[in-house]
Amino acid sequence: MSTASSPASPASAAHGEGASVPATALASGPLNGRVRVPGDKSVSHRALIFGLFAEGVTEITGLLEGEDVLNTAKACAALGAKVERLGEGHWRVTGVGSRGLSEPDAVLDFGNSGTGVRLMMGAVGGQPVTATFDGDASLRRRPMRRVLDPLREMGVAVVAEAEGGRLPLTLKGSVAPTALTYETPVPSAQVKSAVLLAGIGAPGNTVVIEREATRDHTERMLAHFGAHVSVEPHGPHGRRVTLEGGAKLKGAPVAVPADPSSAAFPLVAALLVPGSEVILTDVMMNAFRTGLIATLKEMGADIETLAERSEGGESVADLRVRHSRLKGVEVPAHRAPSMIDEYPVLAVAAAFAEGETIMRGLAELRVKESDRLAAVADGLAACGVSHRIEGDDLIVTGGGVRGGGPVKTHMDHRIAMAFLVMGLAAKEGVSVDDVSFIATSFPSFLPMMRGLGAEILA
Ligand SMILES: O=C(O)C1=C[C@@H](OP(=O)(O)O)[C@@H](O)[C@H](O)C1
Ligand SMILES: C=C(OP(=O)(O)O)C(=O)O
Repeated sequence: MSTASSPASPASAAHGEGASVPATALASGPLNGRVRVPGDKSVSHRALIFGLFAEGVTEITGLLEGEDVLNTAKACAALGAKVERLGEGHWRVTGVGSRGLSEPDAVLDFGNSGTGVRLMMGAVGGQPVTATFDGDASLRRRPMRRVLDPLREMGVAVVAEAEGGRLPLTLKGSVAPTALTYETPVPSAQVKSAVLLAGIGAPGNTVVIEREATRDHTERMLAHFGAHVSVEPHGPHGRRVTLEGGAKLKGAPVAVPADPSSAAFPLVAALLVPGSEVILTDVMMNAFRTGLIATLKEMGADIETLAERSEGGESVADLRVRHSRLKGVEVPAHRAPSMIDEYPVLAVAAAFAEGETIMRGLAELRVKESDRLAAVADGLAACGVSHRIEGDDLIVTGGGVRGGGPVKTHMDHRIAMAFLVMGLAAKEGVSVDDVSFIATSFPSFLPMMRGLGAEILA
């Protein structure tokens, strides 16, 4: 990979797994300012991977330069793309075309990133190459069978795998992948995307059926790069996606909007800290990503949508957020895919709300960078917040939050950021044991929060 400045090393190596960086967020005065959080992580991974597969040049602006995405960039380079960093967030990928992947000569290390590794397993699975995939201790614990099962049906050979279908594992891609109709057993955009990416090289139609619709960035990007893809509703909350095989992708420009999952942290902080008013610019408002905003508005949040517009094929808006008194609500299970990464920070908002907030259907939180259901519950307990888990539901009883900690973050960026946000509004502040993993998705989190007025000691 040729870069104007050198990218970070893989997350697993960078962290040395044990080099923890503790931090404390103190009860804060009002947060004020106008900020743009970094580019969307889902769109950034996909822009690079589609750039790899496309013929010609894909120019990307606003790319998230977090460790997760940098690891995907390295993998694209190892698979034959020319990947250049032209400036901050400005990258150029010269692709290899649909059948031109090179066999990598080293292990592809995806660090902490489920999206990077699962999407790339699909991409490689549809190509006649063999590659070994690995990641850090957190990623090695996460389930990969959800992707391996459909890929095997498409003709991909799993040459080696760790116990339980986990990383490290080696895949031998299929010379002629079988077109598959697959109903995903779990609501997962990563599984859907892996199957669709493998289906690019298949001769017939690849169909993915979801009972609960998940983020649609892969479908949108397939169309943007010239593939034929159609989407129909399926049942009350689902969708059926059909990709015509044999697509020849053509390089295309991608402008990455600000990540709503990162915006969630300053947004909730502004709601919780008295006197705050913050404007978040260019936030992606894709309907499959806005469950948190809908939920917070039901809780009474003052979130004003300014200047909603379409940019690079996505709806984006500036959001004006003011301190608000929140009340507890019930969040239905079918909303979970549209806010799956936002539950840790929603649980923090719920801790300050009047009454109970009931979050239903959170089984998928157990298989993220950490078991987020357990990590959130333990963090709430460490900060004196009353809560309970009933099956897959989390119920938080709000009130004055004592804070304290130290909260264990378990190699999970979202747990670290959520509890630092809690500390800004809690009586005693909140300490977390490790903020180093925040660099996977939101490397500018600490300076950006400090710029808004937050006091976070690290
Ligand atoms: O496709 C994606 O970009 C993502 C899908 C989600 O994971 P699942 O597919 O496992 O739900 C989400 O948690 C992750 O941060 C990004
Ligand atoms: C779950 C997440 O990411 P990934 O699955 O890509 O590791 C996340 O960013 O919250």
